[in-house]
Amino acid sequence: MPSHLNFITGNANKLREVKFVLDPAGIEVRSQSIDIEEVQGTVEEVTKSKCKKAAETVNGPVLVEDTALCYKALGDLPGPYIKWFMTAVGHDGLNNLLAAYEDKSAEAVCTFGYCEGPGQEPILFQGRCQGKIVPARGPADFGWDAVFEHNGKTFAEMEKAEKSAISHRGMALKKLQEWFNEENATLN
Ligand SMILES: O=c1nc[nH]c2c1ncn2[C@H]1C[C@H](O)[C@@H](COP(=O)(O)OP(=O)(O)OP(=O)(O)O)O1
Ligand SMILES: [Mg+2]
Repeated sequence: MPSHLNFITGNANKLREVKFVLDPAGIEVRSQSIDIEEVQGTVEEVTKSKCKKAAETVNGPVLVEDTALCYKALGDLPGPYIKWFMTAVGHDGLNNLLAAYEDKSAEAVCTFGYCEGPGQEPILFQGRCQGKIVPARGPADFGWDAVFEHNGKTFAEMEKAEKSAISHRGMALKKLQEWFNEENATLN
């Protein structure tokens, strides 16, 4: 039964979005910026492995999150490898990857993993958001936000609250919040 969450992430933008939703809900988010090694596999496998390694590293309960960007035309790739694609080819490259295809649709997938400690099995909370890949619009300060369009706006063109209400991360955080509140309700 967690009284707070220790979110292990090397990404300050993720942390900001998570705190934006959970702070007002009364869920305390502490954080340690540690880059955990990431394996290859499905989004679920990547998150589980990251979660187990984080729990071993801090020797206690941890929350981790892994984000994937899945292009329909590419059989769901880059998927969990989006970070390396983003770094290597940038916003233009993320568009050019789809030049040979009509279908520009993509799905953003956010998977949180919570683990009580070393040797414990992680619990997963997943959220998905449908969109399409477009030439960059809006501030370029968070990953691929500027090239992912949902309902006519890129994530980068949205206010924090607007993105949270419909995003992959927002959806996953709703599930996490429900679980956290249920877990803690059983304490009383
Ligand atoms: O809402 C988002 N809007 C735009 N871009 C995003 C978003 N969420 C993650 N991203 C980027 C960051 C990284 O380039 C990749 C996910 O990789 P991912 O391993 O999950 O993130 P990370 O390594 O930066 O942080 P962490 O230490 O939590 O693993 O997509
Ligand atoms: Mg990472």
